[in-house]
Amino acid sequence: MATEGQRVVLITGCSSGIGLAIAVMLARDKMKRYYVIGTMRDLKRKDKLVEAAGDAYGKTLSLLTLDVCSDESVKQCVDSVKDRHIDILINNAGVGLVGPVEGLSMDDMMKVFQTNFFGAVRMIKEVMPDMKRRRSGHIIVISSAMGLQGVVFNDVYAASKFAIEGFCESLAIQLLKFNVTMSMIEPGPVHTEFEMKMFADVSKKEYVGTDPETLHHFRTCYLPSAANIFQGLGQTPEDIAKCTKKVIESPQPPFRNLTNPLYTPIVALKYADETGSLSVHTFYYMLYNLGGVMHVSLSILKCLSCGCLRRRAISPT
Ligand SMILES: NC(=O)C1=CN([C@@H]2O[C@H](COP(=O)(O)OP(=O)(O)OC[C@H]3O[C@@H](n4cnc5c(N)ncnc54)[C@H](OP(=O)(O)O)[C@@H]3O)[C@@H](O)[C@H]2O)C=CC1
Ligand SMILES: CC1=C(/C=C/C(C)=C/C=C/C(C)=C/C=O)C(C)(C)CCC1
Repeated sequence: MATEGQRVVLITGCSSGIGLAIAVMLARDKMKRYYVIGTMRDLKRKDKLVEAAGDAYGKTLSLLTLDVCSDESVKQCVDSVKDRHIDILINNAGVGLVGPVEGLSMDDMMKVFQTNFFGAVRMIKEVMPDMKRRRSGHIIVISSAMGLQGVVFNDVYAASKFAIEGFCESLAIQLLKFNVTMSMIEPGPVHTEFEMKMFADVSKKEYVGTDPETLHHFRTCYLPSAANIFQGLGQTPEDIAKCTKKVIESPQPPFRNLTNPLYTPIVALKYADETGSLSVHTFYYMLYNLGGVMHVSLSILKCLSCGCLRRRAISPT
C-alpha cells in the first residue's frame, strides 16, 4: 500500500515495452516517491516486469489485471485501488497496424481505435472525476509522433493517435480549472515488442484486395525504409521512461513532449508550412526517391538535429 507522501501511479499495458520500463523506473525511484500500480490484461505475462522490478515488487510496485477495452475490467481495477485514489494515470496500452488500407479488415481497424483511442478515453472517464473532485492529478498519454504527423501506410494507427491528441488537447483546457494536468508523450520509433509484432504481422498478412502496384510500394519502398528508420532513429523504452519521469517531475509539465530530437525535424515540417504541402511532398520524395539511400537521409536528419551542418555552413573551414 502507498505510504504517506507517496504519489500513486497507475499504468496500463505493463507486460512489455514502454509501460514496463516506466513502471520499473518509477517503482525503483531512489527517494521512493511513487507507489506504482502496474496493470496488464493478462497477469500470466507478469514475469518480465516482476524480474525487472527486483526488490521493488511488493513494496513500491503492485500488479492488477486491467483490459482497457472492457468497461467492467476498468471499473473493477480502479475500484480496487484504496479510496480510488490515483495521482498519476499513465495511458500506455496500445497496438499498431500497418499496410495498405484496402487490404486491412474493418475489424483490425476497429481494434486499433478500441485500444488506442477508446481504451484511453475509458480510463480517463473512470479516473478523471476523482481527480477533479480532489483538485489534483496528472493524466499522461503515451501518444506518438504519429499523433502529430501522419506516416504513409500507417493511416489507421496515425488516425487513432490523432484522435487521442484531439480529445486530450480539448480536455486539457477544462482540466486546468480543476488543477488537473494533461501531458502527451510523443515518441518516434522505439525498440519494443511493438516493432516485432508489426514486422511479424506484415510477413503473415496477404492484404487481399490490394492492387499489385500498391503492394509493391508497400513491400519494396515502405518496409525497408521503416526498418532503416527503426534502426537509425529508434529509442529504447528506458529513454521514453526517462522522458516521462521528467514530465511527471516538472513543476509545470508541458502538454506536448516529443521524445526524440532526431525525429523532431520530421514533425517540424508540418509547422513550417501550414498548407501541408511541404510535409506531403517531402515524405513522398523521401519514400520514392531516397528510399534506397534512406541511411543518407537519416544522417542528414541527425546532422540537422545536432546542429553540425549549421555550424559547418557558418564556418566552412
Ligand atoms: N514502439 C514504438 O515504436 C512506439 C510505441 N508507441 C506507443 O507506446 C505504447 C506502448 O507500446 P510499446 O511498449 O511500444 O509496445 P508493446 O507491444 O511492447 O506494449 C504494448 C502494451 O499494451 C498492452 N495492451 C494491448 N492491448 C491492451 C488492452 N486491451 N488492455 C491492456 N493492455 C493492452 C500489451 O499487452 P499484452 O501483452 O496483453 O498484449 C502491452 O503490454 C503504445 O500506446 C504505442 O502506440 C508510441 C510511439 C512509438
Ligand atoms: C517510411 C518513411 C518514414 C517513416 C517513418 C516511420 C516508420 C516512423 C515510425 C514511427 C512509429 C513506429 C511511431 C509509433 O507510434 C518517414 C521518416 C516519415 C519519412 C518518409 C518515409
